[in-house]
Formats: sequence, structure tokens, C-alpha cells
Amino acid sequence: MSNALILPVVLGVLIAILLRRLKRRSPLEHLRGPPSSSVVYGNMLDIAQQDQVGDMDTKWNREYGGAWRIKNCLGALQHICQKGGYDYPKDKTLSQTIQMITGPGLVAVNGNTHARQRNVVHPAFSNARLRDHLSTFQAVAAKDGFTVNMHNWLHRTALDMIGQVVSDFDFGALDDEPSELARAYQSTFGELPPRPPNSEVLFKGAWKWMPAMVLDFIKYMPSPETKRLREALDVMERLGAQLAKQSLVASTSGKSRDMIGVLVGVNSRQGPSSRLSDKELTAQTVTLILAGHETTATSLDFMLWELAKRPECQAKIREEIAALRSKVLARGKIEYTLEDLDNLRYTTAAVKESLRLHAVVYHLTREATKDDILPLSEPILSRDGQLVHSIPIKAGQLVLLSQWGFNRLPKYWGSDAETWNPERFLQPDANRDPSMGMYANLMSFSAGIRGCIGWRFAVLQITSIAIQLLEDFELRIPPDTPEIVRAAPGPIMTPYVRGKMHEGPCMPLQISPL
Ligand code: HEM
Repeated sequence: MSNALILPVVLGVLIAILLRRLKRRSPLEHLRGPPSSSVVYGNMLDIAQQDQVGDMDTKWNREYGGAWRIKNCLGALQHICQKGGYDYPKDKTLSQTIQMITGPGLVAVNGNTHARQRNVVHPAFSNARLRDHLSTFQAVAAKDGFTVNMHNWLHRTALDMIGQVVSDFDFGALDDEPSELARAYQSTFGELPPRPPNSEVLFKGAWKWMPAMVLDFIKYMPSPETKRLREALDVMERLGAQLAKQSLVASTSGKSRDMIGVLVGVNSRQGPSSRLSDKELTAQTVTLILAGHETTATSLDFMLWELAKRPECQAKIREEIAALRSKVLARGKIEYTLEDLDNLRYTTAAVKESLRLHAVVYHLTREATKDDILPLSEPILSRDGQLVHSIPIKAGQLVLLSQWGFNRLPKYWGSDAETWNPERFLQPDANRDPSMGMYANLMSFSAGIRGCIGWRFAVLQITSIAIQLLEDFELRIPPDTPEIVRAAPGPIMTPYVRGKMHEGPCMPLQISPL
């Protein structure tokens, strides 16, 4: 061997030994899971580039059981979300991505900062506040002017609702001339490609090794994509600050009933160590508007799609709406109440079933802050055929939680778990009750101290819009039966039409007045 070759060969052997050692040391080594499909990307592209959101979760659940190298198992989900407290915060890449968009708001921050912010934001979601917001939902849902691309109309309706409720702001998203802020929100996710390019997956994969200071400058990178995002973020930040200020003035004069007004009022009564700064207040405005419309609109997309396939289910909902209207009129009123909505049994079952089958926030990532043991509710088979009842976790381990996978586990949802069937929620089965999540044993809103603060709000919004639409219109799948593709341009699963994905998010439905 020539001298020139000795160094690379020795280095190669040393690296191989080191890698084997590292591999042997991983406590997850004995778990089964998909083989790495790329030396560079590992399994990252399997998820990022899958044909439809959830394909891989379903496949791996079938092949490896409820946990694949520590993914999606009830024991683990309960442990991490409901009991783990702040031991499993959001990982650096996720926190940074959200922070880039919303600033240091409730969705982005971790640990004590999160506890302090949640304490101040929580009162804005009380039942009394929801009661106030219900009439806004009814008024906005009754506005006409929708198009056949249901996604567009739902997205704009949800934005108008959330603007009024969060900060008494009229986005005008349903109008011909949407406001500057509406356009900024719409361009945040609406103009992203349906799947992230490989380069982005790789780039984001490297964020965990980058210092926070470097990450703060990513949004200034000179690409058309970051320029567009930065312009949208600047508008959101500028107008978000303005809205927070207006709410502050309204709240001190006792006039404000919007969410930020309530939050500002609660904040003013906090001591200096728990009070939110102006920057944090602005971040809550941007956060609530962003978290509260895209998720609701896409959940509704999929619910109306399922209903459009089933005229008989629409008829059942219409029957309930007719009975509700007579009841409300008999009271001498026009608007329904929270209790009225809670009593719509079939409609509520349809909402739950849609949230179950189409968890639009389909994955969450977390990072263990300390060594831990994850208990499994059901043992899984290890690579060498042993039954594994718990999984040791090392500090720093990334954990992927599959809301998608949990919501479709046959063990809890039955052998027809892959089918949309609201009846399952009308026949409660004790064996299927794992007591998970914020609502209906679903993981769609996550769970525990990081669970969705707006889940009840979302359920009301979805129900209000759905009944307003179904009361007056029949929904059908268009005659050319477009194939809906579940893609993920950002963190939220979004519908597209196969063959027309370049045209952007779309849920084409045929609508006929009744
Ligand atoms: C169908 C609609 C919705 C779905 C599926 C949904 C889902 C979720 C999920 C899965 C999380 C946990 C995220 C994580 O841990 O990274 C979350 C958090 C959150 N959601 Fe929602 N959400 C919806 C509607 C709303 C609405 C309407 C609002 C506000 C008006 C809202 C505000 C928030 C906030 C502020 C958080 C952060 C909570 C925290 O970290 O303490 N969401 N949501």
C-alpha cells in the first residue's frame, strides 16, 4: 500500500469503529423500523416526500406495531404528552421554525416561558368567552360569496372569524379586496410547494447542530422564497403589534371582549416575573390568528369532502339542523347557543370522526431533556424476536409522535379504523377508550400541557360553518371525480388535486342550493 493511501484507510477504519460503537450504544438499536433509505437523509425523505400524508405511518404501524424506533404508541404518547410535563419540549428545529413565523408566542416557546404564557393566554378561551364568540361565528358563516374550490372559501371564512375573535379585526378575507394582513397570512403557507424540496429537508435537518444565533439569521437568506416569507412576516409583525396595542387601549377602557383584550387584561394583573412583554403579546396575536384558522379550515375541507361522498349523512345532519332551528324559533330567538350545538348528536359525531381520520397536524416532534424509560401500552417485537415492554430513551433523543397513526389504530378504533364512519362515536365502546388527548380520545389536538388551547373554539367553529353550509346547500363530488392528495406544504396537511398540484391547495366540491 502506498503511503498516500495509509492515512485515508486508517481514518476510514477509525470512523467505521466509531460508528459501530455509537450504533451499539444506542438503546434503540434493538427496535424494529424501516431501513434507512439514504445515507444522507436517513428516513427523512420517506416522510417528507411520501405520496400522501400518513402513508408511511400506516405502513410502518402495520409492519412494526405501535412503535417503530420509538414512534407512535399509546403508552409512549401518554407518557410524553400527558405525564412528561416539560421533560419533552419541542426540538430546536421545530421551535425555531415556528418562532421565525410567529415570534416568541405560545406555540413556539418551551419550559417556564411556556408555562408563564399559557397562564396568561388560557382565560381568553373560557366558556364565557366562547359564548361571546359564537354570534361572530354565526354572522361570518352566513356571509355568502364562496367558490367551488371549498378550500379557498373555508380558509378565508376561518381567517375572518379568527380576526374578529382574536383582535376585533376585520381581515376582509371574504371580500374582493382582502386586507394587507389577510394577504400576508395567505402567502405564509398558501404559496409553498406541496412538498418541501429535498434541499430544504437536508437544510432543516442540519439546524439542530447550528447555534441559535445563526438560526436567527436564516430568514435573511437571499432567496425569493425567504424574501416572500420575510415580507409576509414583517407585515404580520407590524400589524400584529398594532392590533395588540389597540386591544390594550380597548381593554383599559373596559370595552374589549376579544381574545387579546382578555389576555391584556389578565397580563396587567400579573407580577413582573410572570407578565408578558410587548414582544410576547404581539407574538400571541400572530400565533392565535395563525394557529386558529389554517387548522380549522383544512379540518373542514376534509369533513365536507367526506360528507360530499355521502348524501345520506348530509341528510341526517340537515334533520338535526331543522329540529334545532324550530327549537330556537320557539324560544323567540334567531341564534343558537353553545348547548344547542353540543346537543347535535350526529353532527358532533361527524365532526369527531373527521378530526380522527384527518388529523391535519399529523406529526409532532419532541426532544428528551433527560434519560427516561418509555412504557409501552402493548409490547412490540424487537429485531431479535423478543417482546419489548418499554423503551430506554437517552437525553437528546428526538421523538416523532404520530397523531395520524394513533387516530387510526384498529385496537382503539376497530377494524374499520381507515373508514370515515361517524356512527362509531354514537356507540361508545369502553375498550376503545384510552383516555387520550383534549377531545374525544383523539390525538388531533395533542394532549397535556402542550395540548391545543383552542380545541373547543375549533370544534365550535367547525360545527357552526358546517351547519350553516349544509342547511342551505347540497354538497357533491364533482362529476370528473378529482383525486384528492393529502400533501404537507408546511406543518399542516392540506388537500390538493392529483395532476393539478401546481395550482395550489384545492378541495373542489359541487354545491347546489337546496
Ligand atoms: C381543527 C383545528 C385545530 C387543530 C387540529 C389543532 C391542533 C393543535 C395541536 C396538535 C397542537 C399542539 C402543537 C404542538 O405541540 O406542537 C396545537 C396547539 C395550539 N393550538 Fe391548536 N389546533 C386547532 C385549532 C386551534 C384554534 C382555533 C386555536 C386558537 C384560536 C389554536 C391555538 C393553538 C395554540 C395557541 C397552541 C399552542 C398551545 C401550547 O403550546 O400551549 N388551535 N393545536
